[in-house]
Amino acid sequence: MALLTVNNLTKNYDGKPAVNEINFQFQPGKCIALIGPNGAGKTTTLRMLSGLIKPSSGSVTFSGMKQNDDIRKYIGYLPQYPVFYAWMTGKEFLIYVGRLAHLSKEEANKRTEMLLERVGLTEAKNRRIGKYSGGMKQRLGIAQAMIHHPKLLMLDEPVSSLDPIGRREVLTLMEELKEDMTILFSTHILGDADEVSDELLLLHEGKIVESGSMEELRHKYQTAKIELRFQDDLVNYRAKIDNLPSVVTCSMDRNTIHVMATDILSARKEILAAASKEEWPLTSFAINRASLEDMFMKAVSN
Ligand SMILES: Nc1ncnc2c1ncn2[C@@H]1O[C@H](COP(=O)(O)OP(=O)(O)OP(=O)(O)O)[C@@H](O)[C@H]1O
Repeated sequence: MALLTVNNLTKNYDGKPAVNEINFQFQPGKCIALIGPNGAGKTTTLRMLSGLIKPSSGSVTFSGMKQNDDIRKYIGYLPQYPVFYAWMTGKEFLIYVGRLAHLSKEEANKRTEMLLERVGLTEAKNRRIGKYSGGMKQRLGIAQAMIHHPKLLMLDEPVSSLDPIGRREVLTLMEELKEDMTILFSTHILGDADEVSDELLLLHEGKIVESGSMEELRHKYQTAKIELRFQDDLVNYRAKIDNLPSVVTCSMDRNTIHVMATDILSARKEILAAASKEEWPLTSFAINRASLEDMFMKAVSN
């Protein structure tokens, strides 16, 4: 049975939908990544699920949830920009949060020690939070979200503001936690989703444009792509390639143009014909397997 079921969930701001009739459900024990570019509606979705904002329409149901139950009982939430009292120690902060969650003094103490251990902060527990690194603060934030034994842990962009060391700390912790927790986290970094999640929900302009297990999606989008390198003037060649009939998407990074096509062989023919006719200064031409990023580009361009 699904742990969480979301039905036609919508949030309008000033008459415009930030999240537009989304539907999904997931099973307990999974780690799900909510992926989307900036402004796709990830934070709005998580805030509705956690009960922080009211949907304009639609519903969120937890398995075992009774009528008029407060959904916050079931969910632990780490916001994108968590706020801590810098003058408190990590331990004091967790006890404080535990008391706010109605734990007895004894329970709050016990749970705090357990969670400090779980997120690897036992040694730093008596240090002021103001002295913690970014990664330590996020780990404390995750402990805070778990204080009341939630069934689902929701993390909004848990690693996007961290340096590489902090990112590694938090991703490793998520890998460990997903062994015994259901986790839903948002990110716009596909590599992070690829690394820790079992399932993806791809959000674009407030709608879910793709979803499924990593395996299913890899299979579905398993396709080849063409990568081209030029001496210079990439923008000009990108525009030309984009106009070829078989080309579906054409993206560009510093020195490479990535081409996805309905039929890779036709695209190869068209590109090479144009390159030969117009004597393009190509330095490399390769056909490779598409990455998760290419899948994303293809899904949002449909
Ligand atoms: N309180 C608000 N009032 C008006 N518009 C809002 C409000 N909150 C969000 N929006 C708009 O809703 C859309 C979705 O925003 P949201 O923050 O959910 O996206 P996001 O995917 O989390 O983006 P980011 O990665 O930048 O955090 C955006 O266009 C945003 O400007």
